[in-house]
Amino acid sequence: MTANKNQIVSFQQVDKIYNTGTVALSGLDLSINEGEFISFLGPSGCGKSTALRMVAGLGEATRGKVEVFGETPKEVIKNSNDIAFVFQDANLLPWRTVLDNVMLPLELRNSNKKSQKETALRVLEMVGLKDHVKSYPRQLSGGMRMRVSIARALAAKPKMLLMDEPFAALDEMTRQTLQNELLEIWKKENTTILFVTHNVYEAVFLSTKIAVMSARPGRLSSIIDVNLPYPRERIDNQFNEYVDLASHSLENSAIERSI
Ligand SMILES: Nc1ncnc2c1ncn2[C@@H]1O[C@H](COP(=O)(O)OP(=O)(O)OP(=O)(O)O)[C@@H](O)[C@H]1O
Repeated sequence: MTANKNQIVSFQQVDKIYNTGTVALSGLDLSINEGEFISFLGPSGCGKSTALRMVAGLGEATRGKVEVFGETPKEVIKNSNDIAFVFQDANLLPWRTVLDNVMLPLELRNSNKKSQKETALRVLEMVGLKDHVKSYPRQLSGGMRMRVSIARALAAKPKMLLMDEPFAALDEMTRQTLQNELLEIWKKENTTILFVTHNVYEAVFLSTKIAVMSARPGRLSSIIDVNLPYPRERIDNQFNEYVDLASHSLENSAIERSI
């Protein structure tokens, strides 16, 4: 694969076979450019999380290669704060306040206490939680807990944010609010986002590019460039055309697998 100047992630003919024998990914070839918002869209079990986890150095390719910023993901994680991960479950420490949860990764990195607090307050303000810094996770709604989790990921100023179905457990209204907020953060922080979802509408609303994956063994079925300006209208003809395109792509990938 020819290296592109702005390319920051590449999957090069990646197979992933777990030791149970499950083939989670087969021949995945994909490159991701700086500043992109790319969604991995596909049916359950097609290897979306496996692909995302590999970018974070959590699991290695059985064959082929994954590179991040031209290095192995493990090297990147070891040497920098360039990658942050947000999971479906907010994963907060119940005995720490909102502020202390967000400060945790900064404490682990030994920066000084005053600047840790300033940074944590800045990102909490960005996610609309500056009035809740002293609350504990149990006092927050699911949407607020997810905001804390996003703030914690942003605190170390990562170049890349990996998000594995972060809004899947939220109600539709909260999900839409957080989608809008995430797009604002993406623009403001100039970051690259890799986002896993089952939801076609979510993928079209958020992404510059959608990687549609087919069911096991997971492979790339198609790439859709979403050429719609931001902010996007959820109910408009062009939006619906992309929803149809992504839906058909998903259906076709399922049909291909069953033939
Ligand atoms: N640690 C593991 N050991 C063995 N098999 C695994 C492991 N992790 C995932 N798998 C299997 O690999 C396949 C792909 O899983 P993965 O979680 O990557 O898919 P996914 O597309 O993210 O699914 P979902 O949308 O349901 O979260 C599945 O069949 C899963 O059961």
